[in-house]
Amino acid sequence: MPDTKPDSRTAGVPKGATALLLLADGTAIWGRGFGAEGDAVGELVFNTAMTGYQEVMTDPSYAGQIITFTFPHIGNVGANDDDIEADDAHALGCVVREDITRPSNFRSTEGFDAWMKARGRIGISGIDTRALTRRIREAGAPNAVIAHNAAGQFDIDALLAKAKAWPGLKGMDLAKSVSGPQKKLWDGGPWRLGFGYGAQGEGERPHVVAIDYGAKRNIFRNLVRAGASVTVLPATATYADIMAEKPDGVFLSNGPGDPAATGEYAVPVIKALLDADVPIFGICLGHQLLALAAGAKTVKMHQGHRGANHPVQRIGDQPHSGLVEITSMNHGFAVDGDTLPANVVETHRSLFDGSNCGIAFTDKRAFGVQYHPEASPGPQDSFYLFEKFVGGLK
Ligand SMILES: NC(=O)CC[C@H](N)C(=O)O
Repeated sequence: MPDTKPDSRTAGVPKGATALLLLADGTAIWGRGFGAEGDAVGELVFNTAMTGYQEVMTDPSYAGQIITFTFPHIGNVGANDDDIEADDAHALGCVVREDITRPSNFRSTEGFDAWMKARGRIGISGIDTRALTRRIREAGAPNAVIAHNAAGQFDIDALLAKAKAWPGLKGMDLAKSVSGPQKKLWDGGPWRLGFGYGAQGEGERPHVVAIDYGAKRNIFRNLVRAGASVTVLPATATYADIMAEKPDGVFLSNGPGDPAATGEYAVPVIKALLDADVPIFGICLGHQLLALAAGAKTVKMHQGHRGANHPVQRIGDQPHSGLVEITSMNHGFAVDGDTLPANVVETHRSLFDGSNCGIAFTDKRAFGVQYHPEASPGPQDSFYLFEKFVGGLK
């Protein structure tokens, strides 16, 4: 008797499909694979930035996430060794509308397909990213598996089990896993066309100790541009480790995962720094950790904010209050502004949904913003925050 049982690995796979995006509720979205083959499980989010896909893929804050780019032409300017925010890619994969075309850009040294493959990241193209984004906006960011197999073979049951079993980002500490393992003296300022990355800067400079919870490099470059020298310490650095560096100020970086989980080891250290009246500046995860150290709470957002044109308003009693900054954002958790203690004020608010975007202590030299003033990708309206921090040291 011939075996009439269909091959379970190809059954139900549409002709020509070499990649699958499988949501934890069982929704299967088929497309064409690029980058690495294999599968990965994480939270499916969307990013609305029109440029900077390489910076987005290498932003360590995207660990544990699969990114749907709403901009349809991803990969069209290729890849290079300069436009990266960390040595490796950290997003698990990406979902795009159009197939990857041959790069058209004088700065490109490699195609995006090959770049993704070399970093073990999975891509799926040919997806109706508008419909997918609407779905995420309405139902929230789902857990999902992204899978790529050039032969079109997928064990859908096993992949679905994987998507369902993934616990989700809530309660997950990822900062430790992406943080650099040891102390590093940071070297280099922002990039300029024709010059590349700037020099460290000379002379007596305020010394910023930056805690790396999964930092984007452009933050350190902007601290240098604002006049600081920067020493980077790992996420698990103790109060004693930090003070041994004799900081003039401490910077708390962005990073992946749930701030409440990372706060278990980070918050006691930040509390001690606040008690010692060390000046502090926090960005994104760093902002959330600073708020937790103040006694406030963080919440998981419905679908999060990720893009390069998010309007944020300066509020309260401060210079240029009422002014709107166009900002770069990447966060899925937020500080609950209603839980701030009496000595901490809200300084910035999202004009999209009113969520908290900045805090400042009234009795200490400590402040933080939820968005990314270093941009990369994105607008540079908010560079003044680096000047405010570094200019206030010493
Ligand atoms: N960019 C970040 O630092 C993100 C912070 C945190 N992981 C969040 O999703 O809200």
